[in-house]
Amino acid sequence: MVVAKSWTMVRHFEGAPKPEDFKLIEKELPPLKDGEVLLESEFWSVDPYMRPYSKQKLKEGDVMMGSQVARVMESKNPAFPVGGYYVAYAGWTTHFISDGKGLAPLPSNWPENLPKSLALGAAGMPGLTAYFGLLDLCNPKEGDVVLVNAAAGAVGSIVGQIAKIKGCKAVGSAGSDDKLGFLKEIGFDEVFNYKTVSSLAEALKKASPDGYDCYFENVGGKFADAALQQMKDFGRIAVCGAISLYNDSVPSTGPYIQPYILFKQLRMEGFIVTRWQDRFPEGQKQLLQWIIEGKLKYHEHITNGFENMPASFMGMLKGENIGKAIIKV
Ligand SMILES: NC(=O)C1=CN([C@@H]2O[C@H](COP(=O)(O)OP(=O)(O)OC[C@H]3O[C@@H](n4cnc5c(N)ncnc54)[C@H](OP(=O)(O)O)[C@@H]3O)[C@@H](O)[C@H]2O)C=CC1
Ligand SMILES: CCCCCCC/C=C/C=O
Repeated sequence: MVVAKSWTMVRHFEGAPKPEDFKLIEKELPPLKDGEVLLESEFWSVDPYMRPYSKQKLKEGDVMMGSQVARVMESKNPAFPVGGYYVAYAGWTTHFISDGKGLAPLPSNWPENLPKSLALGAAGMPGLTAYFGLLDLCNPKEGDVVLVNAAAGAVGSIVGQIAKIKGCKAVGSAGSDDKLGFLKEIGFDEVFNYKTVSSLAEALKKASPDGYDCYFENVGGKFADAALQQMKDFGRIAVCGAISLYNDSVPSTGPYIQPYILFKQLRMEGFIVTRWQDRFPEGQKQLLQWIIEGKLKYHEHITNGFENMPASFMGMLKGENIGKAIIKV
């Protein structure tokens, strides 16, 4: 008999998520039927999308949404042998039963020396977000200047490094001086702390006096207002996220952006990474290859213990993580 522990969302978040919004429950899992497998989660991911998507997709009392790397403990499905590792979207739960649908195996050439948690980070959804969002929507050319915010996070840190691999100049902003140190270590050319600069406009100008060809947008709000004004003509903007706005109960308003888009002839496109689902194997292969070759560095912000999952989620939204926020069993 296996008892699954799960974190539920007690009530929809108002503003920043709070400890009392989460509740730990336990449930005995039934015996397996033919075609089913029992999995045990070893690593979980906390991601910003959980904040806006919880509103759209969850009811109060539901198990929090999310992905994990899980190992098959028991199998009544020959396609999923005991001991196999899979990425699943089973939510914040320690154990679960699956009929195999939606279980994604780690690539067969996964190197022994790489943590399996990378399948939730640099070689998983966030890495693929950086890869396809930057290459397909920003279309960076050698010599271009690429700007990314939340640059020390799971997506941003990969965006800057891919920009460098493609021969661009990478400019990143982040919210602490430790994060700036990390960005320099992984090869960013220019970095600044958006919380301590006296003017975003001046910081952006200093980092690239001639402006920006590509802008990978993770943050939105005031940062975007400043960055749009410094795009070069025919600049490309990939709108990946808007984390500075996710906790707003009333939509914020800012300067109207149409004149910048018009007179600079910018192209701005929002995206959800799943649009490239069919190309995930190609992207994952390339990301893994760059990691193995040492061209793509990764950093994980590991929180130990499933019981600390809400704290890790709230901490990530406040900027406590460098690199990918991961929870380890
Ligand atoms: N479109 C898509 O398919 C996907 C979109 N995303 C989006 O990409 C972005 C980055 O995600 P991910 O890399 O996983 O997360 P991160 O690892 O970057 O963690 C979130 C970071 O956001 C920063 N942040 C939080 N609040 C603010 C704020 N008010 N202003 C500026 N920065 C803030 C913090 O860094 P700091 O210390 O620098 O403030 C924090 O560390 C998010 O907007 C997310 O929604 C992610 C995956 C897929
Ligand atoms: C249930 C998996 C969702 C993965 C796609 C995440 C899209 C993120 C959007 C903004 O953060």
